[in-house]
Amino acid sequence: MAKVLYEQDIDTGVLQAKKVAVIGYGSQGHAHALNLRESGYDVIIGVRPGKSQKKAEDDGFTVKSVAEAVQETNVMMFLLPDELQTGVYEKSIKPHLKEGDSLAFAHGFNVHFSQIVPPDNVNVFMVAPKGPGHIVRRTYEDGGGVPSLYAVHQDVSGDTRDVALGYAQGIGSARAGILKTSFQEETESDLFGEQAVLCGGMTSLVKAGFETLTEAGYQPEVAYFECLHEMKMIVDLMYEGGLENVRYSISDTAQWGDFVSGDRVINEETRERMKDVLSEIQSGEFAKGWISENQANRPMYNAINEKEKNLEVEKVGRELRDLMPFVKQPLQAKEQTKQKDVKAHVSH
Ligand SMILES: NC(=O)C1=CN([C@@H]2O[C@H](COP(=O)(O)OP(=O)(O)OC[C@H]3O[C@@H](n4cnc5c(N)ncnc54)[C@H](OP(=O)(O)O)[C@@H]3O)[C@@H](O)[C@H]2O)C=CC1
Ligand SMILES: CC[C@](O)(C(C)=O)C(=O)O
Ligand SMILES: [Mg+2]
Ligand SMILES: [Mg+2]
Repeated sequence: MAKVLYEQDIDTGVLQAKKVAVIGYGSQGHAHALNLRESGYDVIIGVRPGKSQKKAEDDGFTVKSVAEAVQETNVMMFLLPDELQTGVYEKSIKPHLKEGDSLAFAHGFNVHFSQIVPPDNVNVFMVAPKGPGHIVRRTYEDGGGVPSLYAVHQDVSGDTRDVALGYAQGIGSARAGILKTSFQEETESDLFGEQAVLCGGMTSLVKAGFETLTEAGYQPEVAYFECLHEMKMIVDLMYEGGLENVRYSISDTAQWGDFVSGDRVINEETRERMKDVLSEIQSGEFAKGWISENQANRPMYNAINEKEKNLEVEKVGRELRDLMPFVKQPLQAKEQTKQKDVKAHVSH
């Protein structure tokens, strides 16, 4: 088994002696910054003027421009959307990097696909949490953590592994497990996981199941509860105790159905398509397509995004969730409520 690192394996003093800039205050940015600060590290935020700047200030951070944050710190974690990182790096980071600084990433895309080539005189590492930013924060607040992968790409100072491990500890990952990887392995496995299983695979499975039932005349509400709402409960069981735990809790009828039907739906052909997806990631074809989609201002991304919002599974889901107040509010709605609360507070 690979060596998984926990609290006792980490010398937190190395990062504690340095100053960290979290660049970006979005999904991962806010979680890293808040968790690091509560773990005892010295953190400032680098962002452009606007929404994130306000949010980071409200959370009590010293907030600077990206360029100033790079000038004032030794460790910079780059948490902007992957497709925007190159432009911001060239304009606001590269000119201000000092010899021996550490430039860090939470995903290897831009380094692995050579969109960002840091100078030889800086350290380059990655701490990639295996979970969404809001869950990195929520889990930490609940006393747990999300596992992370770490990798060292350049080590000019000799202490980059310790800096990376301190960082991973600071965001809470030493509570869950920290595993060594390379930029290549993280980039390819992360892109594959999100496309084939966690995001693309799962949303397509839900849509296909929902539409199979509704096209056969079943009520959309029944199809929603069956194929989307209950998915969380089954995934929670899997998270807590693997496939075995799901099978412990479900009926024997369901388990027999799982055995005789699961592999007919996700079959050899599906596995061949998964291999195609992986090959396109490995060859750089996916990265090339994503970069040119952004250069063209995202025509396909925007069109598909609009179409997906209007799917019947989404419409019926919105109505049903409104009737289940105990189901947590979507994160976006929560943030809007928070902004309204802040405004109301300010106007009084
Ligand atoms: N999302 C996730 O859970 C995960 C992400 N990662 C990786 O983490 C990194 C960050 O991703 P994520 O957290 O999703 O990013 P977000 O999309 O949440 O980042 C938004 C942040 O970037 C800022 N920003 C956007 N555009 C610009 C710009 N042109 N100039 C300056 N700042 C800008 C936003 O500021 P403003 O408010 O002003 O727009 C905001 O602070 C990526 O490398 C990603 O692959 C890794 C694991 C999981
Ligand atoms: C699964 C999507 C992810 O890789 C993540 C949350 O880990 C991402 O890029 O957002
Ligand atoms: Mg991921
Ligand atoms: Mg990802």
